[in-house]
Parts: sequence; structure tokens; C-alpha cells
Amino acid sequence: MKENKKGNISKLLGFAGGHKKLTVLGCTLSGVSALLSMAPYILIWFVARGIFEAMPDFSSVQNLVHFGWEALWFALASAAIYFGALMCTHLAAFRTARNMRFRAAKHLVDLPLGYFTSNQSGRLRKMIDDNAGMTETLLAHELPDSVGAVVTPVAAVALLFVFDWRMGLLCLIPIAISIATLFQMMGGKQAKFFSRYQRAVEDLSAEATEYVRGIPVVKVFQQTVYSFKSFYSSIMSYSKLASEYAMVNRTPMTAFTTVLNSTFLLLIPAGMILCGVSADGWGVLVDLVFYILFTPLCAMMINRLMYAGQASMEAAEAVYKLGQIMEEAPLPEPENPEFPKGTDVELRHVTFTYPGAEAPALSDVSFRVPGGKTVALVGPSGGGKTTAASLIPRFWDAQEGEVLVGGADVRRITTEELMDKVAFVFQDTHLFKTSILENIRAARPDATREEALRAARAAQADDILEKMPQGIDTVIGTKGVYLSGGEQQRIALARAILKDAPIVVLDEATAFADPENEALIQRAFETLTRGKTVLMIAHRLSTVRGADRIIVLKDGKKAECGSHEQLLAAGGIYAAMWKDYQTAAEWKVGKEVSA
Ligand SMILES: Nc1ncnc2c1ncn2[C@@H]1O[C@H](COP(=O)(O)OP(=O)(O)OP(=O)(O)O)[C@@H](O)[C@H]1O
Repeated sequence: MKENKKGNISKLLGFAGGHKKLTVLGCTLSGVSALLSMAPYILIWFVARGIFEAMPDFSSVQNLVHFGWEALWFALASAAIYFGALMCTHLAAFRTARNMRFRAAKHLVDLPLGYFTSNQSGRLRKMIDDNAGMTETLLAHELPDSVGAVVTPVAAVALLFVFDWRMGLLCLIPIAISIATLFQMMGGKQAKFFSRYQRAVEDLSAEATEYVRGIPVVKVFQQTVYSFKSFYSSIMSYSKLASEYAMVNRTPMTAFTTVLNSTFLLLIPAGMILCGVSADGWGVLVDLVFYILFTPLCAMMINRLMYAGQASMEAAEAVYKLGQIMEEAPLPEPENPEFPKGTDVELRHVTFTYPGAEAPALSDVSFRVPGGKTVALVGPSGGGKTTAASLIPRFWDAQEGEVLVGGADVRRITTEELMDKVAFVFQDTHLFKTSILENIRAARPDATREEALRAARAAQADDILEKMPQGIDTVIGTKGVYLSGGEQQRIALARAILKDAPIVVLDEATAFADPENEALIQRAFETLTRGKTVLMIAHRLSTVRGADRIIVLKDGKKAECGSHEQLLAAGGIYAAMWKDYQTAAEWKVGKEVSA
């Protein structure tokens, strides 16, 4: 684990790219600054020695002003160099965190959709954003500070022995003990504990996101936080771990702080004794003044070392977590890609089981959507309609059989080519918090404003644009600008229309739309699918009648297949569904008439 974490720090620098040199420069400057910051203490020692040697005739003290200026210049130079060091490391840190976020975000897009189903979005957000942020503190502050923090005590040890080895030794004892305590706090059990603690923070973040998302359910059913068991238990386990962490560190932390600040306890009495017994009592006293002034600097540096240690544990954990995302295998891209010929879509003996599921969601399913035709998938809930449609954009890859687009296996078509050929309109439309124009243009970023407007018109979205304060430039999700479910779906349809792909995979549910919206959406569907190859997941049988072919999926198997008339004549599942549908429609009409 320790080895692993060390590797993680070098992986972190790997993200820095060209800015690695800037990090090295920043750390070197920080070391130089630490060395220079010691000079004023030495100069003060010279001054004190001069005063003691001149006593009682202070007028003979020489170079007092000179030493004063020099001390000031050294202090200023040290501060200026430290400032330069931080500039370098901050620049490198921001760039490194940016690279990490970019690379992780890019990698996420390449992952199969299944990865997102089994990983909560709150956890992923935290893994990418917070973990990258955590490394910023390490690279910007803690790493350069730790160089200074190492340089200072090392130089101090040399100095301490130059002036008076006995007092130097006395100063070293607390420094050595505190460093040993520090290593104890950072190593072995503590490091593992730290990983668990980080994991608890992550769980808490993920569960909090889920909880906030589920607030409507909580409110409607009058539940309290206790009903959201996993959120509650993640709060409790975080709180337990936080207290345990505090308890585990209680003794070493107290020892560290006490010992580090107790140098004077040894130094002053020992200095007095040495003054008394030494032939050069005044000289020893001058040395004592130096040590009294200088040891707090050492304590401060070792404190910095502690913070740097903590930050490096955090950063190592962060890089390790980010590495877990980066190690997830992306959907494999074909080495020798094939190009679809035509726009047929076909599932050939496809069997697919969701990861972790026991039963297959699709078993040996075969059907074909000939170019330019419309095929509707119908059947009872859970029958496998959405799963079958999801295999076409490779949200998942089938374990057995083939999914073909234009005669080529989707696994042998490049993602870019596949996405170019196929437009997908699913029930859960996601609109970004940006302008309607940009939302529509998400399908084709190079489209002109006119083209986007035309697509919006074709998607029957004129009325939406008219009532928006800035028309197509209105930003969705800002104060007072919200779209209804049906309106959102029309904007999503405009997106698909703008894409103008020859194959359309469509989930036509309009369950949440009011009759007016439903009629508009229906018209938008017609525009979108005109002249295209269409695979439609049909939830309402009214839209299915016109399909060239209907496939009934039940329990993951193809149960029936044929035209509306053929299936009615067969008197199977579809015929029963149609009967139910008509009864429901008649009941609705009857109710409206009587009302
Ligand atoms: N992400 C998933 N992980 C595991 N199992 C899943 C997942 N998504 C769907 N399933 C299962 O796969 C089967 C087929 O589901 P699918 O969503 O394809 O059915 P459907 O016919 O589209 O249903 P509906 O009409 O209700 O949308 C179901 O048993 C479902 O529980």
C-alpha cells in the first residue's frame, strides 16, 4: 500500500506534463528561501555577540546598522523568493489539477454506460473534482513547504553544532522525537485508517447527492432522514470514523505538539548551567540567545512538515482514486474499422445479461429494421425493449450474437461513425443549463443559428421560443426559466432533427405530456422520422399501427413479429394488448362524454 502511494505521487507529477519543471523550480526556490530566512537569525547572533563583547561600553559596538540592514535584506529576499516559489507551484498545481479533470472527464465519456449505473454520480463527481482539488493544495503549498521544512532543520543541525554542540544536541532531542511521532502518525495503521476515512467522506457525498435527488419522494411520503437508511448510515459511519480518527491521533498529536514546543524547557536551564560552569560564560549566553530565537523557526518548519505529510497522504489517496477511474476499460475501439453500408439495423441472435444480473435481459433475440422502414418494439414492462435499443449505440455490448448497423457489427464501427449514423431520443431527456440554442446545437456544434432555429420549428418548439424572455438564447434552469416535461422533450427532438442522422432510435413515451404537448410531440416525431430507418420503443399502441413491422418482446425473448393486422389475426400477446388498449380508449371517451 505504501509503495502504491509513493507511486501515486509520481503519477500525480505525471499529470503535470510540462509543468513538472515548474514544480521542481518552485520547490528549489522554496529551499533557497528557507536557507535565506535563517540568515537574519545568524546576523542577530552577531549583533548580540558584539553587544556582549563591548559591554559595558556600547559605543564601541561596530557594524550594528550594517547587520540590521543585512538582516532586513535577507528577510526581504527570502520572502520574495518564497513568493516566486509559490507562484511557480501554484501555476503548476492549477495546470495539473486541470489536466486531471480533463483526462478523467474525457475518459468517462469513453466508458460503457454500465459504469455509470453501478457508480453513483455524486461519488464520481467527488472522485474527479474533489480529488483533483486535493492535489492542488499539495502541489501549490505543501510540497514547496516541505522542501523548506526539510532544508531548515538540516541546516539548523549544522548551525546548532557550529555555535555550541551541547545546546545543539539539546535542541535536537525534541526535534528528533517530534519527527519520529510524525512518522508514526503518518505510517502503517494510520495510513489505512486515513483511506477508510476518505472512503467514508466519499460515501457521505454520494449518499447526500442521492438524498437531495430523492427529496420529492421524501416530501410526498412524509419521510424523514431516518427513512433514507443509506444516507443516515453513511452520516453515522462518517461521524464514527471521524471520532475514531481523532482518538487514534490524540496521543501522538499531543506528544508531537508538546515535545515540539518544549525545547525551551531543556534549553534555558541547560544554557544557564553551561553559562555558570563555562570559562566563557558571556559567549555561552550569546549562543543561548541564538538558540532561543532560532528553535521556534525549527518548530514552525516541522509543523509544516506535518501538514505536508497529511496533504501528501490525501493527495496519494486522491490520485489512487482517480487512477481507479482511469483504469476502467473504455469501450474498445476497432483497430480496422468497418463502415456501415446502408442504414439497415439488425440484431442477430443477441443474448445480453446486465452485469451482476442472474437472468438475461435479452435471450437469442433477432430482428431487422430494413433501411427506410419503421419497426416498433412493444411488449409488457421489463420485456427488454429499452435494453434492445441500448445495444445499438453500444451503451452496452451484447455477450452473444451481433448488433449490425448497415451490415457492420457495431463493435467494428468507430464510435464517431456510429454516432454520426444514429440519432437517439430517449424518455429521459437531459438538457444542459445553457441556452436553448446551445442545447439544440449539442447535436451538431457546427450548425448555424438558422439551422438550429429551423430544427426548433420542425420540432414544434416555436411556442416555447416565443414565450422565453430571450427566445432561443434563453438559458434554461436560470431563475424563472423552466421547461415542462413535454417542452423539454420537444427541445430534445429539435436536437435529434438537427443531427439529421439516417437512423433514428426512439423511445416515444409521452406519458408526462398534456394532450396539447402530446400532439405537438407526435408531429415532431413525424418530422424527425420522415424517410429514416426507425426503431421505435412504443409504449402506446396508437402510434404502433403505422409501423411497417411490430416486434413483441416478452421476458427478454421475441414473442411475436408481424404487421398490426397480422398480429391481430394471430390472436396472441399483441392482440390482447390491443384489446386492452381499445377498452381503455373507449372508457376514456365514455368518461369524457359523461362529464
Ligand atoms: N441497468 C440495469 N441493470 C440490471 N438490470 C436491468 C437494468 N436495466 C434493466 N434491467 C432489467 O432488464 C430487464 C429488461 O428491462 P428493459 O428496461 O429493457 O425493459 P422494457 O421492456 O424497456 O421495460 P419498460 O417498458 O418498463 O421500459 C428487466 O428485467 C430489468 O429489470
